[in-house]
Amino acid sequence: MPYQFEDLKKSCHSEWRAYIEHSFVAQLGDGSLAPEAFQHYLKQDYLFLIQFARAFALAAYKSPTLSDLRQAKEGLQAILDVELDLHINYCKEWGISEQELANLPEARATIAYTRYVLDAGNRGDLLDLHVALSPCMVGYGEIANWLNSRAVTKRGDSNPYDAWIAMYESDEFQQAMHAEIRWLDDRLADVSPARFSELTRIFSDATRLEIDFWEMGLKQSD
Ligand SMILES: Cc1ncc(C[n+]2csc(CCO)c2C)c(N)n1
Repeated sequence: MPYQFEDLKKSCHSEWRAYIEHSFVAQLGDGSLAPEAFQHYLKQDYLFLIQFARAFALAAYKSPTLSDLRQAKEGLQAILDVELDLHINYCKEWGISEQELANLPEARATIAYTRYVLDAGNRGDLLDLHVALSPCMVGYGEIANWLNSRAVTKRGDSNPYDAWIAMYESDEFQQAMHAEIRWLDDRLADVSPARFSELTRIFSDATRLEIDFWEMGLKQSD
């Protein structure tokens, strides 16, 4: 049986569920999350996005084919030209100025996660890097779908976090998520059991670091 992305999730099922169904996420869904926790998360996510732009630049460097190179360039461009601006505007709506974003210290959880991804890509190949990126690329789409499947999730004006959910349930985001899963499924089909086992380590590490990122938001830790 060829390996698939789904097998990476199965290899660390409880960590994956702990990430997708984290109390930060559940509280965001029912609207009970403390605004200070969300603001802390938004600020750190700005720093996270900058490091993720570097990870896409690394993906370009690690690309063996022109098509991979173009895909990495699209990812880098999307973050630099679209997502960072959206994030800056969204932060403004939450009372966080661009000036404040520019002067933020990185929380330890942000450093740990982003530098882990960059290191996994640096020491490995493009597949290692994509596997390290996949909890981010796939997880947030799954989170939006999980929230929408729950009766306690509030949508619309009664939930101050509605726009966040809307972003990750959008067709555009869901399509990008499926494109990433397809890319991984194609590559994973050819790997040996020993190689798959190496990749499960990277996937479960990145998933645990996503859990720590939610914890950092909830506890507003630095
Ligand atoms: C901690 C954290 N994890 C994942 C995402 C989601 N995300 C960040 S960059 C990117 C892909 C680039 O388009 C996606 C899906 C986030 N914002 N923050």
